[in-house]
Amino acid sequence: MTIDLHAETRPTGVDAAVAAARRVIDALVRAGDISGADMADVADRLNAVADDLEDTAPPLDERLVDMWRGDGNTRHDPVTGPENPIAPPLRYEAVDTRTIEATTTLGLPHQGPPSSVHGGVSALLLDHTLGVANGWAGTSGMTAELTLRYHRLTPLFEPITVAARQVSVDGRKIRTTGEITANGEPCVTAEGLFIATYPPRPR
Ligand SMILES: CCCCCCCCCCCCCCCC(=O)SCCNC(=O)CCNC(=O)[C@H](O)C(C)(C)COP(=O)(O)OP(=O)(O)OC[C@H]1O[C@@H](n2cnc3c(N)ncnc32)[C@H](O)[C@@H]1OP(=O)(O)O
Repeated sequence: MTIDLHAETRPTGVDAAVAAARRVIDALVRAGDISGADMADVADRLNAVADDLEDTAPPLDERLVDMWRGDGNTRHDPVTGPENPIAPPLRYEAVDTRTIEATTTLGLPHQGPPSSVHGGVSALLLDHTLGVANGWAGTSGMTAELTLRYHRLTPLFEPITVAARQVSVDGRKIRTTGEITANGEPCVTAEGLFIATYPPRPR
C-alpha cells in the first residue's frame, strides 16, 4: 500500500495558528536581545497564549489517538506536519514510483554553522524523507541505521532540495538513499537501513 504524499494544509484552524507560531519562532531568533521589542511584554503575551491552549487542550491519550487516526501520512510530524510548528514544513512531490523530493528554504531557527543548516536538522529531514519514500514505494519500516555524509555546508536562506529513493527490499530489510542538494550540488547524502515494521497506532 502506498501513501498520500501530502497532508493538506488548511487556511484555518490549528494549521493557521501553527503558521503564525512558525512566524513567531523565526521572528524571535531574528530579533535576539538586540531588537527594540519589549521582550518582557512579548513573553507575557506568549505565555497568555500558552495558558489558553493548555487550559483547553484534550487529555494527552485522547490527543494521541486523534494524531494517529487513519493509516497514512500524519499531520503532526516534525518535518511535514501542518499541525507542528517545528516542521519547516516540507511538501513532497513524486519523482517516480520509488522517489520523492521536496524543495524548501530554511532560516535562522535551523542554523548550525554560520548561515548554514544544522547537521542534526539535515539528519531529521533526511530520516523522515527516506521513511516517506519507503511509504510511497509501498513498504514502510523503522529506521535501524542512518549513515550521513556531509559534503559541504547546506545553505540557509536559499532553496534546498531533499530527495529520497527506495533502493531495495530484501525480506524485512529496506535500503533507501537520499540527499540534500543546493544549486544542484550535493550537500548531504544519506544511506538508510529500515526494518519493515510499524508500531501499532494508539486507538
Ligand atoms: C499501516 C502502514 C502505514 C505506513 C505509513 C507510513 C507513512 C509515514 C512515513 C513516516 C516516515 C517516518 C520516518 C521516521 C522514521 C523514524 O524516525 S523511526 C524511529 C527511529 N527508529 C527507531 O526508534 C527504531 C528502534 N529500533 C527498533 O524498534 C528495532 O530495533 C527494529 C529496528 C524495529 C528492529 O527490531 P526487530 O523488528 O525486532 O528486528 P529483528 O528481528 O531484531 O531484526 C530483523 C533483521 O534486521 C536486522 N537488523 C535489525 N536492526 C538492525 C540494525 N540496527 N543494523 C543492522 N541490521 C539490523 C537484524 O539483524 C535482522 O536481520 P536477519 O537476521 O533477518 O538477517
